[in-house]
Amino acid sequence: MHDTIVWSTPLRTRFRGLDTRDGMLIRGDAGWGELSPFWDYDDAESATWLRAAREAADTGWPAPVRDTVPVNVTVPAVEPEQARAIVLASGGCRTAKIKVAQRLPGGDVEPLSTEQARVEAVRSAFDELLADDDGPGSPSEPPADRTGEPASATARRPGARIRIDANGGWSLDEALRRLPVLDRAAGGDGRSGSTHGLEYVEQPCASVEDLAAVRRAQHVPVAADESIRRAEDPLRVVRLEAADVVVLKVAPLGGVRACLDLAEQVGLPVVVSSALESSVGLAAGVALAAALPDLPHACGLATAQLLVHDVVAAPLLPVDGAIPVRRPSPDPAALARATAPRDVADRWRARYHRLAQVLDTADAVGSAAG
Ligand SMILES: O=C(O)CCC(=O)C1=CC=C[C@@H](O)[C@@H]1C(=O)O
Ligand SMILES: [Mg+2]
Repeated sequence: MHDTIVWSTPLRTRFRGLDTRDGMLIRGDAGWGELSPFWDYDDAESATWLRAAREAADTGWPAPVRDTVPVNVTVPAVEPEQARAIVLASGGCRTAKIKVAQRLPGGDVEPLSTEQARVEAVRSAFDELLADDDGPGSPSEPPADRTGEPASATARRPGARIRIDANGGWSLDEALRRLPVLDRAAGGDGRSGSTHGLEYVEQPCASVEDLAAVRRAQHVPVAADESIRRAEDPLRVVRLEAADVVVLKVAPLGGVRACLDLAEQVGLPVVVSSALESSVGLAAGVALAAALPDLPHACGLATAQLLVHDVVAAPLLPVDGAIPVRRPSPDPAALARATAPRDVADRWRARYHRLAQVLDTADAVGSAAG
């Protein structure tokens, strides 16, 4: 039986339809792990998150091969002024990931003009930041496109990068109509400035077939996220040649070692991204990014910036656009600010016991099958 602590915090900006985030920390012989599947995930899907938390608590992680991890600033679906402010206050990030394809209250996807204004605001923030700056925190290597060459001429120059994430929210037609406009808004087609078109689009459409079609029909590289972490068969993305980049998240994929294995099987460039955890959970993502043999792109691990409270004294935040590789422990004063209301704590304890049962049963069946 592990020691456990439940935490809860408001978010600075609404993200993924959430205004608060909560989760459970579990302690074992190797340190603290985090269990924080979103509440809309059922027990079968959430049990994998417990596997990752147990790896952290009971085993620890493979040794790092680097001591900092370049990261993107995450820009939620906010108004342009706020998008700009988030980039300016990002701790030196020179890559931004912007959420697009948000659902409006009526259920429609936000208009292209709204997405375009958000991208332009981020680009103008980078223009301002990079006016006399040669881009600390840029990934050390330019991203490769599908020919193995840098993705665009701009990737060879120091500068800023803009990627967008649609969370599968566009139809194929919408993706093909919107991408050229958003690529231009990000400085595509050789317009002057600090950014030069989209670095990639993450999960433009829901299905793997549509990702492959987007990739065939236009030049912006495609990254697969949900098609990896929520798929029965993540390798379909590779078989269908549906992505240029894969996004790996430690918790939904069952741990750092599981992700390292998957990265090897996939054989595509990897971006490690968070699941909006506290800094205890983020440390697992940082450990994965630190252990990957190649890390050609900035990672999506700067999301402690989205939390009002964290559970550690010094959250895993970027400095000069990179997060130092370390593993912070929960801190009593920080935990006092991130205390969960009693009903939330009770729900997490009940969920933890259910997930432990699901996982133990699955492991027993697995070992009986040999
Ligand atoms: O990649 C990032 O910049 C931050 C992490 C991030 O975007 C996400 C975290 C948690 C849930 C996801 O909906 C979302 C994503 O889709 O990548
Ligand atoms: Mg994503």
